[in-house]
Amino acid sequence: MTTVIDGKAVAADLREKVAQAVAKIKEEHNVQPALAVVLVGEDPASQVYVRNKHTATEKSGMRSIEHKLPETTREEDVVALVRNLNEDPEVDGILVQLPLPKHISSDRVLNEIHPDKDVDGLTEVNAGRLMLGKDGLVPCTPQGSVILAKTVKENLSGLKAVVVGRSILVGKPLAMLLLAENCTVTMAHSRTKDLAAVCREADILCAAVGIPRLIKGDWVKKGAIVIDVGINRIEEDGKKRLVGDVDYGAAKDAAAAITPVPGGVGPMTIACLLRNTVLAAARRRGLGAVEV
Ligand SMILES: NC(=O)C1=CN([C@@H]2O[C@H](COP(=O)(O)OP(=O)(O)OC[C@H]3O[C@@H](n4cnc5c(N)ncnc54)[C@H](OP(=O)(O)O)[C@@H]3O)[C@@H](O)[C@H]2O)C=CC1
Ligand SMILES: Nc1nc(=O)c2c([nH]1)NC[C@@H]1CN(c3ccc(C(=O)N[C@@H](CCC(=O)O)C(=O)O)cc3)C=[N+]21
Repeated sequence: MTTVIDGKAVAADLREKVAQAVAKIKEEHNVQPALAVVLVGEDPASQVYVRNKHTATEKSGMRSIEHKLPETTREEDVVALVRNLNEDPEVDGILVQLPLPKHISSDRVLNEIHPDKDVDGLTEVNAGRLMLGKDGLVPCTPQGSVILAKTVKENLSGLKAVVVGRSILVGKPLAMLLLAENCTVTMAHSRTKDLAAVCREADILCAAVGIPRLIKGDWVKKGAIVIDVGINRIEEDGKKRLVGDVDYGAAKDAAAAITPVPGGVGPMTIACLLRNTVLAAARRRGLGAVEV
């Protein structure tokens, strides 16, 4: 029987742990951690994510601060906002929702975020720390993906992991985290030759591409753990649907365990964001170690 990994349930557990840590910080230090989210433009999907993050942040007992700026905002003004948030002692975490409008350099804006408040883990400092195996803030989606894989098999050491996709947001940091778990990691991307054959080698197959059902059922090795990061909105039989990068119906038969879309990695991204925010608050404010 294939295990369908319940990302919603694992995320709910993690959010509960975060809420407990937040309550403890409030009681012992009279501090309420705060997350600031910056959204530029009106992309409908981004608006949904930002709303979900806002609700989840408040439910965990933290303060959520939203900055919604019009599509036409100048790069300088986004940078100025980030600098203000860096200086604000009440703000523990800063997330700039991607993608930014084309006229704004996300590289420039992201690197303005103070590394200690970079709850997305996307600044050069935190990416470097991850590469070097040092403590830092780790990108949320990759963190959530590894947590889900470990619900199936606690020790991933020695397993062959294939990560399809090499973005800064997901693929690259996910590969680094799996390496830190002592997996033998292959990074596949758009130039990879014979992707099917590469995938068939994987004990852990992670897809972070953005192409609906790119990964076919017969690319999945029998008994593999499949982590589907993809979130694709498609229209099928006249209905709007959310599907992953994996052909779920076919892959499910071969896999030992698989994450569904929705209800897999997506909810973990938000739970890990909350986790990073409480960790950032504790570190930055010198509140001692928190268990989450
Ligand atoms: N569940 C969640 O919480 C999250 C989900 N996502 C979803 O994950 C997916 C990936 O996101 P993101 O990493 O930001 O996407 P990007 O577009 O930044 O990166 C896509 C990657 O896929 C690779 N790729 C493109 N086409 C192919 C192909 N035919 N074969 C193999 N590799 C290919 C690209 O290769 P190359 O580098 O060569 O161009 C690139 O590395 C999207 O569906 C996104 O919506 C994203 C963030 C969070
Ligand atoms: N700076 C930045 N950091 C991000 O982490 C980031 C970003 N920008 N831009 C966009 C992507 C995408 N992303 C998701 C978050 C939650 C769900 C999620 O909760 N998904 C639900 C379903 C949601 C729905 O129904 O649309 C699920 O999969 O079950 C999905 C995707 C974070 N991203």
